[in-house]
Amino acid sequence: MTTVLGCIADDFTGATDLAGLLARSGVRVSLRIGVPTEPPADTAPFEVIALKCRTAPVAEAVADCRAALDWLRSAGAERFFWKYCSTFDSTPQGNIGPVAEALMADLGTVQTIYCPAFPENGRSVYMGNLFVGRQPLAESPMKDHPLTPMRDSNLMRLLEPQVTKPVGLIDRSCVAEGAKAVQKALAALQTEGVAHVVVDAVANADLETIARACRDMPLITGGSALAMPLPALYRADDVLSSDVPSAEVPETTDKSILLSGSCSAMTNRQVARYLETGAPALKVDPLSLADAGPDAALGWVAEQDLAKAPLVYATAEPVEVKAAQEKLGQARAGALVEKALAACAVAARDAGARRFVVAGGETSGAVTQALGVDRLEIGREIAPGVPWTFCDSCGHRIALALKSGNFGSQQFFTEALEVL
Ligand SMILES: Nc1ncnc2c1ncn2[C@@H]1O[C@H](COP(=O)(O)OP(=O)(O)O)[C@@H](O)[C@H]1O
Ligand SMILES: O=C(O)[C@@H](O)C(=O)COP(=O)(O)O
Repeated sequence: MTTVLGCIADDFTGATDLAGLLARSGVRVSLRIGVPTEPPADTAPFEVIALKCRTAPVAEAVADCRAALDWLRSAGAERFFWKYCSTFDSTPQGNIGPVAEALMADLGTVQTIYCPAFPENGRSVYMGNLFVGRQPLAESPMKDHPLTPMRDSNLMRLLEPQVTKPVGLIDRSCVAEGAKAVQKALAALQTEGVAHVVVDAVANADLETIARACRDMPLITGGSALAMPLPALYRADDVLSSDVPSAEVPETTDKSILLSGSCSAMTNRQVARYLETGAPALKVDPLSLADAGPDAALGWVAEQDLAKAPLVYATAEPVEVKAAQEKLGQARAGALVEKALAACAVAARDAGARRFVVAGGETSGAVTQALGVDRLEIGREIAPGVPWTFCDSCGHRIALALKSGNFGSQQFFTEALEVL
């Protein structure tokens, strides 16, 4: 089937988030891990390519995204969605802006929009400023993110150093006037040469208006929630047939492993709550991993009764993360943890685990790659933006839940196991 919307996500939890919200419409969504090496086959109307390029060097991120764009174009897509984090995770170098500019150049388009709002998860954009719940982004726990600490809340200021062309804003008062007003404002900004337009949204109704106004743009950029209205709009436009069935959910055994490499405030609470249930758990930390490697953790996993859903976690409070980073450097501390948790995932799979719950975007990328997964089907949502997914790993059918650091309720780990 021809692909209607080709999506590129900058991390793996972001990709499952986007795929899960698109799948709410009942339409089939296919998620590929990395750019497929084979030409498109068995394509879905919504194709999502998950990359691990949020914190990659700019040139590498741009090259990966351009390759993803080429593949999606060869699948027949003419509209594209660049998905980044609802907390706009990036550095002054990128990669949100440089990738958007590269995709715009390849598509021959002169304007795109930026809207990371995800109201169901408390992310809203007002006057170009991003809020996490009631806090401005830079005052939220995102200020202490281990890899992309967000120290400004203003999306225009965050984007400007990342791009070469002018940045503008369509604010909430315009969005409240409806899709035609948004289209008019975009056209006016375009005559002024504004290529990058941040758009305010504080509620799903705003996202619906923006999606309606922008549904035929060659490139839309944003958080997952902005894509949610698109399937219904494409159906109404007759671009998408109305009876595309979603994937069937396979059975898996209850042998499980939980792996947490996210250090977000929410994941810290979720780990604490899971520990209170008395489930078996092991904490790993980058300093011990640097000294002794992952053997102790692998030995622990080998001894576990996987029916009890053991948890291996590196999740720590900001002060502990900072101490490890000061000794090892930010990248090495992160890589040691990611590698160890990925090795635990493989060991657990080889010991019979068929359900994997992973917390953290980078962590999910490392685990999924180590499991040798190349394609995910999307199943039931556990929490907004976190669906169960199903795939093959080394000849076994497995279920994977990839949780964004910030998503899910405090009982997320228990809920995930109950939902399946
Ligand atoms: N105790 C720790 N000290 C330093 N870095 C850590 C620690 N625990 C995890 N990390 C690293 O922090 C990063 C967290 O990023 P990620 O997995 O994307 O989580 P999130 O979804 O919360 O952003 C990963 O690279 C992980 O390996
Ligand atoms: O948009 C979001 O918030 C998520 O989909 C996302 O990108 C998750 O990233 P991490 O918080 O790094 O898991």
